[in-house]
Amino acid sequence: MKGNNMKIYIFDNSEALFERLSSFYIKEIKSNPSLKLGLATGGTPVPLYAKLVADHKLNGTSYQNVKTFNLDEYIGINENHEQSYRTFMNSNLFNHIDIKMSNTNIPRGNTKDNYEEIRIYNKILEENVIDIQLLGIGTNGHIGFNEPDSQFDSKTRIVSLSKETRYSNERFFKSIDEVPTHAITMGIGSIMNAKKIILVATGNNKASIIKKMIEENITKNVPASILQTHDDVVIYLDKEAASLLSVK
Ligand SMILES: N[C@@H]1[C@@H](O)[C@H](O)[C@@H](COP(=O)(O)O)O[C@@H]1O
Repeated sequence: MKGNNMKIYIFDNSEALFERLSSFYIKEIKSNPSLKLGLATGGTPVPLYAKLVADHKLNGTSYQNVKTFNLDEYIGINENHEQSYRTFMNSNLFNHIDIKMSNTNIPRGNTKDNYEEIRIYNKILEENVIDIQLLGIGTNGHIGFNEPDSQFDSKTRIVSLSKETRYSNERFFKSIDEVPTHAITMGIGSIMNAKKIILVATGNNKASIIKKMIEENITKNVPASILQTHDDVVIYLDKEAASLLSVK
């Protein structure tokens, strides 16, 4: 089996998965109050953020000195658009905890000069080593918005979104025509710089790409397959997402 470096946790259901994952995050934040967190959007991490918010309200776990770095943002929509990743992060997490907004970093997709924004985000990532990078995975194996064929040493850049990605994200918009065609994304090289990487996948529709990522060859066709070479990767799966793996 490939993926020898990967630790793989399989849970009976997503509730158990997010209970364990949120406990892990809460423990890490308490033991290092200046933690640098790489964060992700998409449907998958929503229950994690909800549990972190609930814990903050109940137990006061503090994010005063935590810094966050998001993977990506759509190009061409305003920060306050209801489907921007800035809006997503504010409404799912940042608005409900005591983090300083100035400590939250998300590339901006609506500046006048995208190349300047790329330069700024790459500089931020050069100056900050991410302690724990959270990832979801696209059904085509993308991480962040690094679509198939992305270079494994890529940095922040503007990418075109594949048809598959745009159709998969159509559920968040009124129609396919409203789904942006481009995004700004942290590159795979920067993702791989994180000290620890946690990838989460839930549901049957992720089963086939999870098998490819873990058990098949490393290939640019499956960007997430490069995670096989990182020395601290933990994969959290529910039973459905793990259902095609040969080792249970
Ligand atoms: N750019 C994001 C990714 O960071 C995310 O991991 C992926 C899966 O999304 P979901 O969790 O909704 O399946 O697609 C989005 O397009």
